[in-house]
Amino acid sequence: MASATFLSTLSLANKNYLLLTPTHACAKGYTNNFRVSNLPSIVVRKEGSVRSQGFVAMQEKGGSTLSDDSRTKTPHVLTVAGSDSGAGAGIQADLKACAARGVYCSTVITALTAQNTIGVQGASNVPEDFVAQQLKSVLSDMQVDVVKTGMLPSVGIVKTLCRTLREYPVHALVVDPVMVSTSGDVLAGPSILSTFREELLPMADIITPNLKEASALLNGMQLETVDDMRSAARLLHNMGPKNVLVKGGDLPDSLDAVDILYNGHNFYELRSPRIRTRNTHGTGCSLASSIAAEVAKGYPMLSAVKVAKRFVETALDYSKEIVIGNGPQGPFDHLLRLKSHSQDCHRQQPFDPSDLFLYAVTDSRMNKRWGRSIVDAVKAAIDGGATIIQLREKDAETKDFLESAKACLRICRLHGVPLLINDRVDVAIACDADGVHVGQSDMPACVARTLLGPEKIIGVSCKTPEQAEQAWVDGADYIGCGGVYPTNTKENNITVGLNGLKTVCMASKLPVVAIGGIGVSNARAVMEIRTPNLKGVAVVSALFDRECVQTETRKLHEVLLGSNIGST
Ligand SMILES: Cc1ncc(COP(=O)(O)OP(=O)(O)O)c(N)n1
Ligand SMILES: Cc1ncsc1CCOP(=O)(O)O
Ligand SMILES: [Mg+2]
Repeated sequence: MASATFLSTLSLANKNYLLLTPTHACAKGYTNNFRVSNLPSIVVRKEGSVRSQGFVAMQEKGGSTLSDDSRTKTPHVLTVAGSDSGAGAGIQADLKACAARGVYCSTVITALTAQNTIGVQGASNVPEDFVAQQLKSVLSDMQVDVVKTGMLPSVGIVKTLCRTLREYPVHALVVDPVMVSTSGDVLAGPSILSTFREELLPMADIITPNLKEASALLNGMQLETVDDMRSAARLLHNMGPKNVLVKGGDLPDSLDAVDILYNGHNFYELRSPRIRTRNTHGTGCSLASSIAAEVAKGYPMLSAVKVAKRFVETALDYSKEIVIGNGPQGPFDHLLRLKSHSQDCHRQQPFDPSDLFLYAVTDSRMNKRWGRSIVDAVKAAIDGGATIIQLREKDAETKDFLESAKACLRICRLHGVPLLINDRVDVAIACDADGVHVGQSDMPACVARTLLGPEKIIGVSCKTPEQAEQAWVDGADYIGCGGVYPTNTKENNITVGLNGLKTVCMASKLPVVAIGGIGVSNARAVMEIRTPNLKGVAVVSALFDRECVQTETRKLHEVLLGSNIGST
């Protein structure tokens, strides 16, 4: 990484920039780490283009205006690689890895491959001049931080890439010297090796060969031990890249996955338990892309490699059992979302406001008092007709709460009843509950939404029209309004009464459930305020501070059906 000498500051649109000369910034013809000061930096190149990271200021060739863009810079990786029709490796893996790591990824496609989990059935190179055109389109416009290379199938394409990178320097270059696919098919022939050695490797910030690729680059050197990998890393480093990561995934007789990182000064042995899975297709591409993503975010190389390796391992471990394709090497799941859930444990439906009809909210103290577990309480409420369950376990230890939540979730899924967690977004995530309920002093709903994603149900407690409006803005699905009547269940809770409930309902764009002091004696009166978005009642003590939860729930269900409101 380049160390820059402070030259002077330049004021552009009231912002100070640190000026770097080409000599500081363009070691070997392309720029290195711009993060040398808290000031956003500008690198002035001889040709006249001006680039920065953190802020962007571009001077078009031949033009003279500097346009200051003060928006936060989005980390950006450009992958230059081949397409894999099976989407396990290549461009498709790079896109998924970058998405998972939270950076933008643009793509220059060098070849199309007809490929699946069995092998590569065909390949067709993209013409060199069209690779050049794609490179120019992206690099001239899109403020790429890091270029990552994969399948570079011809000498001409390698040379085109090197030439273009000299013309459009980027912050860092990650080279995955792809030569052979996981299925053993050749993706870049031996004729390319000398161009790799002479042109591409000297430009690289890191190269990430596996044992076969390292051996090919070193004229067939035998690599069988960790010591061999160290020797290979040193020899490859002599070819010019700043860092060499020799991946030992194929090392015989090793229980661990061992990689060696060498930066010219130190060796780092990165060890992790080997993950036994058939779903390893695309690990090399994904690792290199993840390294590129972390470097694009500004992390130093050692941290980038460690984080990337851990990410790939986590995804491989998660994907151990997924089944895609019939061949020996399946793809893995970068976004950790594809694991098949059996029918009965995956919620099928999106949120339906009529689920708020009879909303049962548990209470650990009450259940303890009556000598039943949370799971028994939930089961009884569902048997009595509860249409949604909230676990409100204020006194539970986190570990116990999580275990109970998992058990309750199994029951709820069996009956198609959504299960929400009160307050604890972490517990909801950990057990994959259907959503959360948060109050005004809990985690803001917009933050919960970011953590939980678009499908989960989020409810927010509101006592005023302003809070109801905010809940809608924050992406909540419903609001809970109360206490409608005085209650002993929640201390110091202001009672809003039926009038307060009506005011909030009329202002709310979201469906509403009423809560607080509601039971069989007054549920009908609540529903009779007759605002169309009042969908039901949420109840704690009238269900759970009773001897028989099922009976009480059934009685309330009948009252609500009798009121004939809210159930549609
Ligand atoms: C459906 C429903 N409405 C309101 C509340 C109250 O939530 P909050 O204000 O966060 O208070 P606690 O329940 O956390 O004490 C609720 N739980 N459910
Ligand atoms: C959690 C909560 N939020 C407002 S009132 C209340 C308590 C409701 O309990 P109960 O149904 O026993 O009155
Ligand atoms: Mg709360």
